[in-house]
Order: sequence, then C-alpha cells, then structure tokens
Amino acid sequence: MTAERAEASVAKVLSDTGERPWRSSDLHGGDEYSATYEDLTHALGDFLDRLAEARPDTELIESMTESLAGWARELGPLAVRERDRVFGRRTDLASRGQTMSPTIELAEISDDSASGTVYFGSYFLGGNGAVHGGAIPLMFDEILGRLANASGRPPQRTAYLHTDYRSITPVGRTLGVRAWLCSEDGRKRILRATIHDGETLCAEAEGLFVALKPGQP
Ligand SMILES: CCCCCCCC(=O)SCCNC(=O)CCNC(=O)[C@H](O)C(C)(C)COP(=O)(O)OP(=O)(O)OC[C@H]1O[C@@H](n2cnc3c(N)ncnc32)[C@H](O)[C@@H]1OP(=O)(O)O
Repeated sequence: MTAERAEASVAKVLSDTGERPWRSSDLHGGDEYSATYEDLTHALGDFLDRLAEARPDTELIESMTESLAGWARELGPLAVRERDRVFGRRTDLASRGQTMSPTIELAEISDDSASGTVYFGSYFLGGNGAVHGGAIPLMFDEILGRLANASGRPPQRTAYLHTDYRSITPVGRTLGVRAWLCSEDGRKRILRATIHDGETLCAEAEGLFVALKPGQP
C-alpha cells in the first residue's frame, strides 16, 4: 500500500468514527514519519514474499546475507525500550507498522464491527496454495484485538481464540474480512470474525477478550 492509500485509509476511519480508530501513541513522530515507516514495512513484507517465491543462486544468497547482517549491525545500537519502539506499535496505520501478520485494509469500522480486506502473500504459504494454519488465527487475533480495544475501551487481552478452517484460505488473493462484537459481560467480550474468498467462507473465529485490571501486564 502506498503512503497516500495508508493515509486515506486512516482518514476514512477517522471520518467514520469521529475519533482515532484505536489508541495511538504520539511518541513515534508525525504523519510523515508514519507514512515513511509504513513504506518500510511494506518493502519488508514485499521482500519476504519475493524471498519465499524465489530460488536464488549461491552468489545472491551470500550477497543478501551480507546486506541483511549490515542492516542488523546498524539497527543494533538503536534499540529502545518496548514502549518507545515503532514496529507493531503504529495503531493508526493499516499495517500497525509490522510484518508479522498481513496488512488488514479496513473499509469500515464502528464501535462494534469492522470490515475490509486482507491479502496473504507467499510468505504466509503453508502448502499447496493454502495459507499456513497458524497465520490465520494470527490475523484473527489482530483484527479482533483491534476491535476489542477500539472506541476507548480499556486494554484487553485474548483469553481464548477458537478458529474453524472451513475451506482453504488462498495465498495471493484479496480476501474479505469481517469482525464484530457479539456480547459484553463485565470485563469479558466475545467477538467473532470471518475470512471470505468471494462467496466462499474460508475460516471463522471466536475470541474471548478480557479487560485488564489495573497493574495487569
Ligand atoms: C492493537 C493490538 C492488536 C493485537 C491484539 C493482540 C491481543 C493479544 O494477543 S494479548 C496476548 C495473548 N493473550 C495473553 O497473553 C493473555 C494471558 N492470560 C491472561 O493474562 C489472563 O488469563 C487474563 C487477563 C486473560 C484473564 O485473567 P484474570 O484477569 O485473572 O481474569 P480471570 O478472573 O481469570 O477471568 C475473568 C473472567 O474471564 C473468564 N476467562 C478467563 N480466561 C478464560 C478462558 N480461557 N476461557 C473461558 N473463560 C475465561 C473467567 O472464567 C472469568 O469469568 P467470570 O468473570 O464470569 O468468572
């Protein structure tokens, strides 16, 4: 996704809800920094997809290894405390500034539902064209966790996450994703989500999210 599309996606969510989509830290710089960091995470995701697809020769493997080791050496001294990090903490961005799970492009979000698209690249291949069975709950935890924590609700953690695999989830296709709040009972919230390939239900999940008590990690 380009920086312009990332900004447009965030702006749409803001205009729909009248507020920031979910808690966002301002510790990590302004809009330009966000867009630049999102470009980095997209470039990294693209690299992982291309790596997963390619069969490079020894010379290219050695060259890439050297380049990656060089970047690691450069980043090593820049390590900061968890709360000051950027990776995975840009909750105002579609990718959340991370590549651990695929980017979810939300077209709609309200207090109790969200819908949009998700694209699993080749990096997430399990086998025979199907997404890895572990990557699917990872994506569900991502969207359900975001929704559970949206709209000024107190921070929540996943207590359980149940996934049913209804048909294969294909790699390399834009899939529909939907999540909604089913019930609230004190600190407990049950949410559900689905992934569709066109009309085909690929997988569905139910998660219990429990609001943290003060002092709970
Ligand atoms: C923007 C970010 C997007 C990404 C979001 C990612 C979210 C995550 O993945 S969080 C990481 C994964 N989750 C964890 O590490 C959680 C680990 N577990 C915990 O910390 C605790 O067990 C925790 C907080 C869930 C609940 O503990 P605690 O606060 O002591 O609550 P506890 O009293 O045991 O339970 C509260 C209620 O929930 C119920 N409950 C708790 N766990 C479960 C469970 N697994 N199944 C069913 N019910 C449960 C209890 O029965 C109780 O119900 P009731 O009030 O009716 O008696």
